[in-house]
Amino acid sequence: MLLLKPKSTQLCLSRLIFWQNCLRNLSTTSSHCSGKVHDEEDDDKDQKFCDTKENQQDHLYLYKSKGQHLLTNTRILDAIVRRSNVRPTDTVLEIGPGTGNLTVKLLEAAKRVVAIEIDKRMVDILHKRVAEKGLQDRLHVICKDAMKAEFPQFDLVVANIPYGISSPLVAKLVYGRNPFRSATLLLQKEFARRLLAKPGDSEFNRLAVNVKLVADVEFVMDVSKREFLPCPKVDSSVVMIRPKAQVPDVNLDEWWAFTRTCFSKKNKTLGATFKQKKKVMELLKLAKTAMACKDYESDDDYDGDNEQEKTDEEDGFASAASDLEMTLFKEKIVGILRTGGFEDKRPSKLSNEELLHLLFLFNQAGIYFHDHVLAKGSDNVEFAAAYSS
Ligand SMILES: C[S@@+](CC[C@H](N)C(=O)[O-])C[C@H]1O[C@@H](n2cnc3c(N)ncnc32)[C@H](O)[C@@H]1O
Repeated sequence: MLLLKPKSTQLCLSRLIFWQNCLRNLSTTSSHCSGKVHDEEDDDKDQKFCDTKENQQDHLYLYKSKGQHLLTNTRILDAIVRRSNVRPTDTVLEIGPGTGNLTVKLLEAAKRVVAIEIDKRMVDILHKRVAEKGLQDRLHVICKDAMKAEFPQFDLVVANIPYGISSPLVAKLVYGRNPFRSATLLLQKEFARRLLAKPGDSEFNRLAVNVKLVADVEFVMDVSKREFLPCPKVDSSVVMIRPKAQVPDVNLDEWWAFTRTCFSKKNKTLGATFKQKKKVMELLKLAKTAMACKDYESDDDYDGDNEQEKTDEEDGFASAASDLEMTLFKEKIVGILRTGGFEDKRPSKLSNEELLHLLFLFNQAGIYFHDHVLAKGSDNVEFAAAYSS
């Protein structure tokens, strides 16, 4: 395990540099870094150890489960800030500031930094370190899980994020309510490659498709795992995500549910995916629900109290769908795929324009992917759902 002494932040920082140099030296003689960090399964045991007064004062443990790999190379930190194009009038949102290596540099460039950090120990170190530099008036720290925190207004995001929350965090940013200029994120290299992938690339998946709908992603630079303390198992890359000025006019719940279906087996043809009995049954049920919803909406006597009665009725109706009904509905689906030239295509090779066109063809024919009854009840989107596979 890695022990850092945060008695003074200066000492803490010099230790960080010392440790990194040690690790660098070690890594020249062996191909692996030797800095250790707590494994998730060790957390209980380690937490107890941490809880003793002496250890709380003397040591800072870095938890693998919280993605606590600190970026210590000043050249790289400077490059990240420079490439983020921070303006002196900007409010920057930083997720996971840790001990503040990036935060201090952001504070020097921006008007204000709002940092969201889950670990109270890190927050304490961060406050001390920023106060020592006299920059505390421009820093606001929210000690909370970034996935549960409400994001304030911000112009930019610049962050070395915990890799465990990469997917939901990117979704929360690009599908969130806050408009922003760009998000410069340090991500696990494989994850970054997926975000950057294009149709036909082996890494191209639903995540890339969903992000591309609303944002452009640009590669900034690779960062070796040796630049972190402690050294993680994987290399990293910095990418810049820029929300698009013009987003296609599509129902997002419908789009996410559609891409979930298409990419459920990303290397299968769409014909094979959509012909599965379970899928046909599910879509038939949704089509009936959508149809019934429209009928109810156009009915002057519509009464919300009938909602439960209606769904129960439809559930029974869909589950009792006859073989003939299923066959006809399957033919309808296949007909749409054929007409659009999609039956033999694989989703991982289609552009967003092609996918949007296919969704349009389905919807036009009364085939929907998202439950219209559920959609009525839910106030907002489930961000993480946009990325769950
Ligand atoms: C990869 S470290 C980056 C630290 C610092 N920015 C740096 O570059 O040295 C990730 C940081 O995110 C924090 N963190 C982990 N999970 C979090 C979450 N769900 N919400 C907010 N912060 C989180 C960790 O405690 C850690 O300080």
